[in-house]
Amino acid sequence: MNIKLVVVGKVKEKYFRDGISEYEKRLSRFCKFKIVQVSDEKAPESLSEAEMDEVKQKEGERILSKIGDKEFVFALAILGKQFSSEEFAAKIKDLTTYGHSDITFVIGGSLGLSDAVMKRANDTISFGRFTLPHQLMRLVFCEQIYRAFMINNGSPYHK
Ligand SMILES: C[S@@+](CC[C@H](N)C(=O)[O-])C[C@H]1O[C@@H](n2cnc3c(N)ncnc32)[C@H](O)[C@@H]1O
Repeated sequence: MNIKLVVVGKVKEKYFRDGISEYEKRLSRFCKFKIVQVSDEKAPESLSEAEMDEVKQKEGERILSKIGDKEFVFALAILGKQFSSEEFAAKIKDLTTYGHSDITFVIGGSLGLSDAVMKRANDTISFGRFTLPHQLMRLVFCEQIYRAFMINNGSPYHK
């Protein structure tokens, strides 16, 4: 199975990068896992609504250029669907059972995801109504993907 995480911008802090690398390593025994990074747009505090939409739209075009037609896409969004870890693991299992071997997750930049990306998404995932910084979200979500594989593998890790 191919799991792809499409993300916006670099991870600046080394401690996040180290954590992400650790989960990339752990995931390699379960799937082909890759993180595809697209560049972010400058987004100063003072942007108007229209300028913010433009930033999201540009980043969105870059994100969409990394997604193939056959990929099953989840958008990570605050107002998305909430899953328990077990429900998420079951969802991954179901998708593979029904022939989806390319699963892609998208994490937005500092202003979030464009409407076009949300429209392309086949499903959404929310970690609740808290706003998490996108760099931290990357690490937290890598751990949840790993947890899902461990659950599907019958491992006691998730307790
Ligand atoms: C800093 S947040 C963007 C905040 C932006 N105001 C919004 O509403 O999307 C950056 C990205 O992290 C992800 N993210 C942050 N918090 C999240 C949460 N609670 N659940 C799901 N995804 C989240 C989303 O992909 C979001 O686009």
